[in-house]
Amino acid sequence: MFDMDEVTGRHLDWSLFRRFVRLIRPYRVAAVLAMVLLPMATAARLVQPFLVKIAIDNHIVPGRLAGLAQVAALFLAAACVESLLGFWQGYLAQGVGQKITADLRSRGFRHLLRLPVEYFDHHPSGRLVTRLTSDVENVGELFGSGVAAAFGEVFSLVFVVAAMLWLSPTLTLVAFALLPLLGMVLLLFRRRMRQAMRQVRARLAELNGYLAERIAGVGTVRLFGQEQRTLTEFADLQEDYRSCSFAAIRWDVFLFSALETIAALAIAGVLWRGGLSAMEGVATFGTLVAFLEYVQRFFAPLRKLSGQYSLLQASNASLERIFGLLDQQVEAGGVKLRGQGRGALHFDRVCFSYDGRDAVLTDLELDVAPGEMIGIVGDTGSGKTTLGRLLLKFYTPTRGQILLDGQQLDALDPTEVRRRIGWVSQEPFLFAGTVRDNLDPMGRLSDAQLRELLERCGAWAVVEGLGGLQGELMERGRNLSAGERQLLCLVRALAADPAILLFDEATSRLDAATEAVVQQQMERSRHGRTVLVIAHRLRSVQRADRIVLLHRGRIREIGTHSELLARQGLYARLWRLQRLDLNAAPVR
Ligand SMILES: Nc1ncnc2c1ncn2[C@@H]1O[C@H](COP(=O)(O)OP(=O)(O)OP(=O)(O)O)[C@@H](O)[C@H]1O
Repeated sequence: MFDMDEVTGRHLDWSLFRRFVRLIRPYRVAAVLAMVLLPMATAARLVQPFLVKIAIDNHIVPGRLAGLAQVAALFLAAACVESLLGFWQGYLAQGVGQKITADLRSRGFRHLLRLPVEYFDHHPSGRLVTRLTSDVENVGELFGSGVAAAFGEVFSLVFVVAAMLWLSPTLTLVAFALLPLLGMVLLLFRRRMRQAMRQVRARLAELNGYLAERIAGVGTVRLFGQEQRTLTEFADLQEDYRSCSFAAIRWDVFLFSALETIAALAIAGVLWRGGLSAMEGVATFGTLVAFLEYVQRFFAPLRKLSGQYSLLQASNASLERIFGLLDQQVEAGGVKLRGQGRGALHFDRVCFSYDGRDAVLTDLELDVAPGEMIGIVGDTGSGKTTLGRLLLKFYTPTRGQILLDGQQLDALDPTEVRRRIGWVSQEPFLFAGTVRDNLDPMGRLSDAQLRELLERCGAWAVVEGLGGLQGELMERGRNLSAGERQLLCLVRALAADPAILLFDEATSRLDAATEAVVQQQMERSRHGRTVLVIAHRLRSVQRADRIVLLHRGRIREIGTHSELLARQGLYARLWRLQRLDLNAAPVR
């Protein structure tokens, strides 16, 4: 189900890497400068052993003090240049890394907002948050601490090998005798680390997904006394994550120790062979000291490169996941709606299934005239909400088509369609922020108009309690009751003044008095627009022009309230049941 988070086991992907390089393009000047400074800083570092050799061979061993101070000063200057260039290089490289992180996060979020609603059915929010946080950060680090640093280390290796060969080809052969072993170790490490890093990313996403869901549902966890079970499940996920991370660390430590051992063996070999050469007078003492220093500096970049390889693997897994997200097809655009739109709807043999197997709506045929009020009723799971979602273009019919004001919904721009439809969903959702921003996000109404609308809907008292239109709502409108939230969502839909109003159980959480006020307002706002009211309480749709009764995804009955009662069918039975006529037969 969560395909994107699974471990693909693919090799280091150069096509991903090429796409990563394209992210650097806007900052190429700083990036190139960082790359140029790196070899310069490395050269300043690697010239130091050579200066030590000159000091020993030309001054200390022959006892010639003249010029020694200059060599020491040169050494100091090289060290200072190294620090200074290192600072600027790090500053630029990390800066570019941070900018890439910010860009990628914005791009990812922008893309996420344009994905079809269906995508979110299969991708829990916690996992998506992981992609936009730690995955993005990994990728940002890839330049700052990965690519640029690796470039420096490779340069350093080339410089060191050249210096070693120049100083003594024989000692270089001795130092490199264990290179095949080193190659085998690196190969083994590379293979294991790749797998380990992918596992780490996938397990972290799983852990975050679980955390986000349980935090959102903490009340339910407590209600059913599921704290212990939740903790146990969390501990299992945590253990998976820990053991995968530990496996990665184990391979890191293994590589470090293996490199240390090989380096020690190489140094011992050089000491032995170089010591003999020095005694035989074949090599100078200074050459031996400088050579030993270079051998150490040969292994240091290898150690760092292996660390960068781990980072590269982590970033590769992250790149795979982020580009996977960016490659998701965004919601298709479409043509503009012609004319002002009067809210005419035609459902032409519409069929729909969420999973491609179980039909949720079948052969739905319905004509809605502009200005008509249609009640949609039916048992739980009969497809009422789904009908609304199709209208809002959150999903596309699997067969048949919907026409809005004579135009095929399929071909229309989803943003335009949604602008024409005011929707109050079953789960009223408000954002943290001011009441005003929530109720009129597009800034259509003046404060006075908004207040008037609130008063007409009986919602001004709620807003007044929050401190007026500038009052603050907490996350998801948590500082309001469910009914108050619903009331504000109703006002939000009306404030947009759409051609079609779609109320999905929009008054289910209101008390009788408030519902009566809202019903009145709905009646008033009917004029000049089409209204679809999805409801369980038949009383709420009693006054509709027509009522559609859905049963298992099909239209079972259609007509006015009195027509349907007269028909003595399912609607009539439901009506009697809701009037608490206990003699009514159960609905089947
Ligand atoms: N996102 C989804 N993914 C898969 N199946 C879904 C999804 N949403 C709804 N369904 C299924 O589609 C069917 C119809 O759901 P829908 O929400 O349209 O029913 P409803 O008539 O609005 O029910 P209720 O009166 O409970 O709100 C249900 O069987 C449900 O399991």
